[in-house]
This record gives sequence, structure tokens and C-alpha cells, in this order.
Amino acid sequence: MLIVADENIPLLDSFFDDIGEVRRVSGRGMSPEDVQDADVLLVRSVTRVDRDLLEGSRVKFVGTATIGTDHVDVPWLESRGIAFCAAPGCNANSVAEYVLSVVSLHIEKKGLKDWADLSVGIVGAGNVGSELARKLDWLDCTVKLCDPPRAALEGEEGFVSLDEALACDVITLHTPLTRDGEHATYHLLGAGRLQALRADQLLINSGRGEVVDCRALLDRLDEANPPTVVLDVWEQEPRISPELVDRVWIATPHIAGYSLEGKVQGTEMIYQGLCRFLGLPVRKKAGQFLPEPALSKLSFTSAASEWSATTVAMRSCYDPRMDDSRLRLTMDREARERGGAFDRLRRDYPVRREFSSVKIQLKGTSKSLQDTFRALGFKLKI
Ligand SMILES: NC(=O)C1=CN([C@@H]2O[C@H](COP(=O)(O)OP(=O)(O)OC[C@H]3O[C@@H](n4cnc5c(N)ncnc54)[C@H](O)[C@@H]3O)[C@@H](O)[C@H]2O)C=CC1
Ligand SMILES: O=C(O)C(=O)[C@H](O)COP(=O)(O)O
Repeated sequence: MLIVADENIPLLDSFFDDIGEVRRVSGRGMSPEDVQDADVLLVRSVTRVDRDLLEGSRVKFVGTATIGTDHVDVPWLESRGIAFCAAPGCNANSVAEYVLSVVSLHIEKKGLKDWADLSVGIVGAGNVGSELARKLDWLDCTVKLCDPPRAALEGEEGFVSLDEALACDVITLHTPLTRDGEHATYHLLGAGRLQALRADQLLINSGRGEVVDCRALLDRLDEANPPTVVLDVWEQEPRISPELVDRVWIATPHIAGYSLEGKVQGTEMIYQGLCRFLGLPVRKKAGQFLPEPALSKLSFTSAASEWSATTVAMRSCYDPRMDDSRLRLTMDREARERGGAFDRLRRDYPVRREFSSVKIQLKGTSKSLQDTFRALGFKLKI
């Protein structure tokens, strides 16, 4: 059996080499010739999987090691009897930690040292939005969830309108990219809604670039009193707008979901999907391939303030400003080289471990500090 796979999927051999021969190809540049003789195709989000790629091939199973599926023409796969599997939720915690890290920097920038004063509007309350809401709730933020498709379901309640979510101190977008239907998200935030944002607000997009009209955003950021904006996702990746990078506060190259745990869980989920499809037993688990983290323990005493202890711990695991600096450094290249540089930042992404990989040892500290660490997802050793 021939398995053609995006070379950027981690642990391809560990998971798949006893199922078939694995051929690695570039995800971004994948062509019909690459997949023609494949039985199985494994991709990430940068490969458009549709008739143009697969017509005439013998592919019978497609797996994407990502949450998002907007790059896959699922109805066409169904029409051809090609099985499909994605990895829902695989990197949801990674994205939630990205947003928490950004919000903690924002709180400091505003001269505050507490989560509790903040209202956060979460647009899209699925795996990512719900995980983020759970953590922010524990941190005593006021959380408002906007999810019209869920709100329309029987028994679902407590959701707010988009306008109410967009009035919060922090707005964070976690919808899929959809172009059709009642709840389409393409350019959900267009000129009108961007116009209404205030200078004291923070807008974070780590969903999909096209959910925000980036041309309109650029215009808004050139006007008086613009909001603060953080973008992980962009229209026209990998050839993103340098003008927009220049105007946003934090700019990262679509890596919110790039914790090692998130990426490896993505591979694990398509491995499980392929095993189900082939009727094979599932013998491997993501956990067996995760190395010991470089940072496995941190200690704090009662001398440390709650804010400094938790932000030191968070930033020891992940600081979005590092990703921001790396992306900005690529912006002075020639236009034709910038797309390649964006993809290389993603391909060569440093190992980033989730908060749960670090044990926090606390000596003589308060119950409230313990609760905050727990809310953020750290393991405690008291
Ligand atoms: N930046 C990154 O690295 C990553 C980005 N993503 C993106 O985040 C998206 C969300 O991920 P999950 O939460 O796991 O997906 P999910 O499918 O679990 O949840 C999406 C939620 O959005 C809601 N939704 C749909 N249309 C909406 C609308 N018009 N307004 C408000 N809510 C709407 C759905 O009802 C659903 O509850 C993915 O589709 C993907 O595009 C996901 C992982 C990593
Ligand atoms: O899971 C998703 O959805 C994502 O956006 C991925 O984290 C993006 O990673 P790549 O598929 O582009 O490597």
C-alpha cells in the first residue's frame, strides 16, 4: 500500500511504516502526479484536496491531521466513495494556550495584573472556543460565547449575539472558514464591524485568515483610534500582507496550534482513522512518542506574587513574542521570497510543549495561586 503524505506531518514513520510504504512530498506543492499511484493520502491544511488533485488517482482514504477542513472538498470525496478523516480537537488546547499567552501580555500592556477585570467575547464555541472559555472562567474573566449554529440547537443556551461578543474587551475568533449557508464566516468581520471596534479593545484571530476582511482591517488600522490586533492567520497565506504585519501588535505565522502535543495528536487521530478504515487494530498512541520536555519542573514560594509566578511559568513554556519577532524578520525580504520564508518558519518550528508538560512545585503559597495554575492547565506538586 502506498501512503503519500505531507512531509511536515510529524512521526510519519513511527505511526504508518508498518501499514504501508510512506512517500513524503511537499504539502504546499502537492500535484496530481504525486498522488496518482497512492492508496492513502495524508495532508495538513496547506494542501487543497479536490477533484483537481485526485481525479484519476486510486486514493481511497484521505486524512488531514488538522482541525480545519476548509482545504478539503468533502462532498466531492463522498461522491467518489473516498473515505475521509480529520482530527477534530487535536490542537484545541494549543490554540487556547496561544490565546491565554496573548491575553496575559495584553493585561500587562494595559498596566493591569489580573484576569478578572476582563470580558472576553469568544466567537465560535467548539473545541477551541469551549476549552478557552473553561480556562478563562476559572481565571474569573467574564466570558461571552457567540455561536449561532449551536444557539439554534435545542437545549443549547447562554449564547450572545455577535454584536454583544464584539463589545467585549477582548474578542477572539474560533470559527471554521465557511463560504455558504446561513452562518457563513467568510469576511464575518468586514468593514462595518471593524469600524465599530474601539481603541481599548483587543481582537485576536487564530481561526482562519479569511474570517476577517484583511483589506478592511488594514484600512481600519490606518484610521484614528484603531483597536489592538493580533493575527495568527491571514488572508492569502503564505504570501501575507507586510503592511498588515506592520500594523498589528503581534503577528505570528499560523502556529497557534503548533504545540508538539497538538501536532502529534493530529497524526495519531488520522492513524486511528486509517486503522478503522482498514480494519486494523490501533496499536500506537501519541503519548508513547512524546519526549521528556526540556523544562519539566518549576518551583515557586510564597515570595512570588500570583501574577509573576503564573506569567513566568506560562512564558517559560510559550511566549508569542518570539514567533512575532521571527515573522517580522522575514518581512524585509523581496516579495517573491516572503511566502517561502513564512512556510519555513512553520516547517522549522521549535519544539513547544503545552503547560501540562510542566510540574509546578509550590511551597507555602496560597490556595488562589494553586487554583490559577490549575486553571491554566499546569500540573501541581504541592
Ligand atoms: N491557528 C491555528 O493554528 C488553528 C486554527 N484552527 C481553526 O479554528 C477553527 C475552530 O476550531 P474548533 O473549535 O476545533 O472547531 P469546532 O468545529 O469544534 O468549532 C467551531 C465552532 O464554530 C461555530 N460556528 C460556525 N459558524 C459560526 C458563526 N458564523 N459564528 C459563530 N460561530 C460559528 C460552530 O457552531 C462550532 O461550534 C478550525 O475550523 C480551524 O479553522 C484550528 C486549529 C489550529
Ligand atoms: O488544525 C488546524 O486547523 C490548523 O490550522 C493547523 O494547526 C495548521 O497547521 P498546518 O496544517 O498548516 O501545518
